[in-house]
Amino acid sequence: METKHVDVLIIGSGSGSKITRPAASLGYSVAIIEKGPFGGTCLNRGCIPSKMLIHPADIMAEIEEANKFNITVSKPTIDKQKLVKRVSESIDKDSNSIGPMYAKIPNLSVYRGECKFIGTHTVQVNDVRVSADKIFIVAGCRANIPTIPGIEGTPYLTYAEALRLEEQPESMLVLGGGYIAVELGYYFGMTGTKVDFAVRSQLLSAIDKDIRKVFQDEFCKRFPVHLQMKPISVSYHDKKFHTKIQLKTGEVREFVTTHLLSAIGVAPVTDQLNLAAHGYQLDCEGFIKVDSSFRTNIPNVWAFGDIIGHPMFRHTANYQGEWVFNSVFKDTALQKVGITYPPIPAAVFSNPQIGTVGLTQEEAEAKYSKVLIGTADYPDCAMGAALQVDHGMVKLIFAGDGYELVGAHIVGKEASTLIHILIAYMRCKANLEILKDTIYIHPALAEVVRNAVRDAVSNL
Ligand SMILES: Cc1cc2nc3c(=O)[nH]c(=O)nc-3n(C[C@H](O)[C@H](O)[C@H](O)COP(=O)(O)OP(=O)(O)OC[C@H]3O[C@@H](n4cnc5c(N)ncnc54)[C@H](O)[C@@H]3O)c2cc1C
Ligand SMILES: NC(=O)c1ccc[n+]([C@@H]2O[C@H](COP(=O)([O-])OP(=O)(O)OC[C@H]3O[C@@H](n4cnc5c(N)ncnc54)[C@H](O)[C@@H]3O)[C@@H](O)[C@H]2O)c1
Repeated sequence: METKHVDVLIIGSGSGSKITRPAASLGYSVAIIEKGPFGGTCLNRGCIPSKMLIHPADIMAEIEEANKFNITVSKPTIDKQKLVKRVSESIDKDSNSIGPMYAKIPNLSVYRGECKFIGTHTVQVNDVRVSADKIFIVAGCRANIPTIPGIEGTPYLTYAEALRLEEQPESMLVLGGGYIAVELGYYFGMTGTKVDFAVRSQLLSAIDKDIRKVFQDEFCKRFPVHLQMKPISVSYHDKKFHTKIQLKTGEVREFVTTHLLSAIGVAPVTDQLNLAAHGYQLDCEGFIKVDSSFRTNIPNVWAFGDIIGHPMFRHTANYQGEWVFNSVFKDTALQKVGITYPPIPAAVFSNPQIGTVGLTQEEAEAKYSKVLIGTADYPDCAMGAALQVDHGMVKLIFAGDGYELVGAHIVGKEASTLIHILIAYMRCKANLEILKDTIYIHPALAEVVRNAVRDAVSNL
C-alpha cells in the first residue's frame, strides 16, 4: 500500500476548488480526491445542465404565449436528442478541462476514486493512503433513495440520469415538490412529456407563503399537481411504471407512465466516507457538524458546502469555501471570530421564476415586534402591461424601528435577476426611506419593486 502525506487534502472537486488551486499557489503540497467527473454536482448534474435545458423550456413557454402578441406560430417541435447531446458535450468539455489544468500544478497530486476515512486524518483512495495536516471535506450529497414498496430495482430516474436522458419520455410522474421537482418537471413538461406531479405536502414549502401561492396557482394551471399525496407502491412492467398514490381525498389512483422521476431531497455522503467510525460528529440526518468557522470536531479538519446541510446552493458553497480559504490560510484571526453571512439569496428557475432573499413574513414576525409589508403585482406596472403578464408579485418585508429591509421575495418573469436589486439593498442594510428615495427606471420591470415600496409606505 502506497502512503502519501501532504500539507492540504481536499475531498471533492465542486466548491472544494475554492481551496485546491489557491492553497497550491501558496506553495503547500496539496492533494485533491475526486470520485466522479471534475467540477462536482453543479457543473455535471446540477445547476449548469438544468439551466441549459430549462432555457429551451422557457422558449417553448414563450412560443405558447405568442398569440397574446398577435403572433401566429405553428406548433414547435424539439429535437431532444440533439438538445441533450449538446448540453452534455458542453458540460463534459468544461469538466474535462479541469484535469489538464490541475496536471500543470507541480505541488498538486490528483487522485481519481472514492475515498474513505481510515483514521481521523487519513483516507484511503484505491491503493493509496493519504494523510494531511489540514483536511477539507467538501464531498456534497447524493439523491435520496425513495422507500416506496416495489420501487427498488426499477429504472426510476433521479436528477443525475434525468439531465442526461436523450430519449423523449412520453409520460412522467414526478415525486416531490421542491427545487428539483419544479425545475426538471417543468423542463420535461414543456419539451413534450406529459408530466404529473405527486407532492407529499405542498410545492416549495420553504418559500414565503404569498409568493408560494402565486407560484402554485400558476404552476397548477400548466401541470396536474397532486398535493398532500401518499405514495403506496410502484411496479415496473412492459416498460411502464405503475405508481399507486393515495390522493388528498383518500382515493387511491394508479399513474401509468413511461418514466418516474424521484426528486425527494438529497442526503450527505458522510456514510460512504466512513466519518462516524472515526469520531466525526454528524447531525441526525448525517450532515457534518461544524462550528461557525466550518471546523469539524476533529482538529484541523474543516467541512463546507452541501455536506454540512442547508442552505445547499452553489453560491453559498462557494462563499463558504472562499471564507474558509481566507480564514485558514490568510487572515487567520477570522477563524476565532467565525463567519457572518451577508443576506442569503436563492432562485427557483421554473415557471414562474422565484427570487428570494432574507426572511419570510412568518420568520420576520417571529423575530421582530414591528413588521411592515409591501406588495405589488406585475400586471399593475407599465412593463407588466407591455409583457401582457397576468401574474407576478413582489413582496417586501421591513422590520424594526427604522424599517430595515429584512426580506424580499419575487415571483414572476425575471425574478432571479430582479431580486439582485434587493440583495444589494439588504446587504447595505437599506431601510424603507432609502428604497422610497430611489429613482427606478421607467418603464422597467423594476418599477414593480417601487410599487411594493409605495404599498409599504401606505401601510405605515
Ligand atoms: C439538479 C440540481 C440543480 C441545481 N441547481 C442549482 C442552482 O441553480 N443554483 C444553485 O446555487 N445550486 C443548485 N444546485 C445545488 C448545487 O449543485 C449544490 O449546492 C453544490 O453543487 C454543492 O457543492 P459541493 O461542493 O458542496 O458539493 P458537490 O458539487 O456535490 O461536490 C462534491 C464532490 O465530491 C465528490 N465526492 C463525494 N464523495 C467522495 C468520495 N468519497 N471520494 C472522492 N470524491 C467524493 C463528488 O463526486 C463531487 O464531485 C442544484 C443541484 C441539483 C442536484
Ligand atoms: N435553483 C436552485 O438553486 C436549486 C435547484 C435544484 C436543487 N437545488 C438544491 O438541491 C437541493 C435538493 O433539491 P430537492 O428538490 O431534491 O430537495 P428539496 O428539499 O427542495 O425538496 C424535496 C421535496 O421532496 C419531498 N419529500 C421528501 N421526502 C419525501 C418522501 N419520502 N416522499 C415524498 N416526498 C418527499 C419534500 O416534501 C419536498 O417537496 C435543494 O435543497 C436545493 O438546495 C437548488
